[in-house]
Amino acid sequence: MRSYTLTAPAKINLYLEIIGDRPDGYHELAMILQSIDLADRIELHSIGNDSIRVRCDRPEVPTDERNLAYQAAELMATQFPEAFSKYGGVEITINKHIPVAAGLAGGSTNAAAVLVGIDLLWNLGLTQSELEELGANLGSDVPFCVAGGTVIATGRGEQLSPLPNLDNIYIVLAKYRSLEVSTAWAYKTYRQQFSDSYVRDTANLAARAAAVHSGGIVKAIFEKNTAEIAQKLHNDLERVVLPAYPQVLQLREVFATQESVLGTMMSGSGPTVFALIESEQQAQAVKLKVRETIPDEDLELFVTRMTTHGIQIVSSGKD
Ligand SMILES: C[C@@](CO)(OP(=O)(O)O)[C@H](O)COP(=O)(O)OP(=O)(O)OC[C@H]1O[C@@H](n2ccc(N)nc2=O)[C@H](O)[C@@H]1O
Ligand SMILES: Nc1ncnc2c1ncn2[C@@H]1O[C@H](COP(=O)(O)OP(=O)(O)O)[C@@H](O)[C@H]1O
Repeated sequence: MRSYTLTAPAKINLYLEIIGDRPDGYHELAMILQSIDLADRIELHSIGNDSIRVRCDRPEVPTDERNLAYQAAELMATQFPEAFSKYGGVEITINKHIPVAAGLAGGSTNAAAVLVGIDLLWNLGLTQSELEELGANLGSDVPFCVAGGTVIATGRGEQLSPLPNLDNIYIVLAKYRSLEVSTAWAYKTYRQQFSDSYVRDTANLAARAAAVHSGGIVKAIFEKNTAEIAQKLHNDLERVVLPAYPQVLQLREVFATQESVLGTMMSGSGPTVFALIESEQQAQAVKLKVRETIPDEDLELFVTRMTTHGIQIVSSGKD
């Protein structure tokens, strides 16, 4: 039986603008997504029957069909029934390092790893864009998780254009373990409160998304100007999440008062807050300082950095 081990990195949102409503009920977005060096480890084993099994070292993560990794395997089995019956089922073991329900795309990146891994396990030879297209059926952030790096994402998040890779910027992540924000709630509340400012006609939607391509943060990314990137961070969902979750607002404020923090923002629908910092040493010092200021054991802090890659294969085997 064959096996693959892969790493599945988390993401942060350097930019998230909600442009309008879509006929499919989702929101039209303009985002800049960035892979970070905090990753789950996914093992895939062919098993000699037709079942899909998921195991995870975090009890709060469901291992049945609610798991995005399970859904990814099921999608591959439906799309490629001949390969499924030839190679048999898969057992997926997830080693979680990415905080769950954090705005860091933990589930989406696990699903992306399963797509990439099953493509290898079943010798399908799919291209990256075919894998991204499959991923879009599972969640808006899955195509990006297949691609990785630094990317502009438009549409509902699935239309990707690559940007020059960033990798030497350090990040401190802060998240309260017990705090979860529902992505659906965040978008729904935004719609209720701010839909007056939505762009209504399709031509303008596209024009607005195109404007982001030439906007300030993209220019700063092309110039690799870290201080300017940090100044131009933006996330519309903060407008609904910060007032509803004072702890998230407090993290933003504590980061903002640290001298070496170049910029701070909530990632995605939260509740993780990140800070961009020039060096690892400064990032470790910021982590210590935040811990001192908020000595709450419920608060998780990580030092990580931007990374240029998406899903990576660590090893393969035959048993
Ligand atoms: C907010 C973001 C920012 O990167 O990330 P997370 O905070 O989840 O990591 C994404 O837009 C989330 O992507 P993802 O988590 O894959 O979302 P999906 O499963 O597709 O959708 C979850 C729910 O969010 C809402 N949704 C999502 C994407 C979008 N463009 N418009 C929406 O309105 C819908 O209500 C949908 O039911
Ligand atoms: N493989 C997975 N890893 C983590 N969470 C998962 C997974 N599959 C499904 N979920 C569920 O998805 C929800 C969102 O988790 P996650 O993907 O980590 O967050 P986010 O979308 O905010 O980045 C959680 O409530 C969790 O139960």
